[in-house]
Amino acid sequence: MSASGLPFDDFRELLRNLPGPDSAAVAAARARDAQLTKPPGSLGRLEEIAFWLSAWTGRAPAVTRPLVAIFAGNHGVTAQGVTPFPSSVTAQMVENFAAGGAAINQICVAYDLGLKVFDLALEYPTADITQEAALSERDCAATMAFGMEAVAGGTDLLCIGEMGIGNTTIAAAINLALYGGTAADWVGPGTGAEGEILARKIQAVDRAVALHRDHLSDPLEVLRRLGGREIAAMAGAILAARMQKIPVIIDGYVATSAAAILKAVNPAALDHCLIGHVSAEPGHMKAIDRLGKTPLLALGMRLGEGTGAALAAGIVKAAAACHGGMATFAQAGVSNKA
Ligand SMILES: Cc1cc2ncn([C@H]3O[C@H](COP(=O)(O)O)[C@@H](O)[C@H]3O)c2cc1C
Ligand SMILES: O=C(O)c1cccnc1
Repeated sequence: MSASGLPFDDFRELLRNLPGPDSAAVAAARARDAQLTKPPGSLGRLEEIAFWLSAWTGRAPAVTRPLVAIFAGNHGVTAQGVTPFPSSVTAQMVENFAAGGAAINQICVAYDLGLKVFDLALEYPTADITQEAALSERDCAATMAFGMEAVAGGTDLLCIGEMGIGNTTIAAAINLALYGGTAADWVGPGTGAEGEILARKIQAVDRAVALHRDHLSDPLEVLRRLGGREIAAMAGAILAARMQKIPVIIDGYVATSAAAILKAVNPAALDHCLIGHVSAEPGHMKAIDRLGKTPLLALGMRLGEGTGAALAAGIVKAAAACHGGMATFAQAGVSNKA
């Protein structure tokens, strides 16, 4: 913690001084791309992805240790009846991840991705955001720091995912606080809320943002008042990846809300991130637009767990493989004259 005082100060400082892209590495990748046995530009966005890898790793495009990190947390706002599933499902799904039985496990096997699951004090849900702040500043900062540590084990492509019953309500509240509009603009079904549950969800988001409205001009206050442990940890992990030259793929509606906090502090904070997938959650495309991003995939999924990011990691791996593995015109004896 900084000598000067409040726990958030270190994060404010980090976010003010983010490293930029490596332009020499990008120039080298562009030069190689121009030599590869294909018409210029014919790999479309795959070429841009290869350059993006170079920009944020400072090296030739390569993905050798991709990792999906799932952060799990529980939410006091579930007391408002905002989700069809009980909070106990969060811990049960963490067990399921460990046993290899979840959707994300199968995608990781299919695409050869590492998987780590971090559960964040599941037995201590955050406070109900319709009644008080989700977290204290100290707790929120400690959880961000935990998220930063989580990626220290080494990876060269980090996929950010989450598990936390109630957290689509949290994501909607964060988006309403950051971007305005009405609660109905940002609330969607999540795991399947409809009818009375959906109505309570909209009401809960409205009440939470109204309760905290005098404190929401500071994005880190949005995070601690309206967020959750897995949201804070995802924000920390995305930030740590930037410092450690690790490109990031962000998952669905919930992971995007954690990323949005960082972007609200520093507009360049997500330059090392791709959005893997646009969720079927209705607010997700609007939220992605606010970040100025274009998602790689649109598969109609609305799951979380890092599934959309993990599927996009397959594309990023392929982009790096093309860049690194293709022959040049000279090597293959292919004529590059029209
Ligand atoms: C069995 C099951 C597996 C999941 N895997 C991800 N989620 C997803 O759904 C939850 C958010 O939706 P809501 O806000 O409606 O509760 C999060 O845990 C998210 O990761 C799941 C949800 C369930 C029920
Ligand atoms: O898009 C997501 O992140 C999402 C959607 C529904 C449920 N959980 C997560």
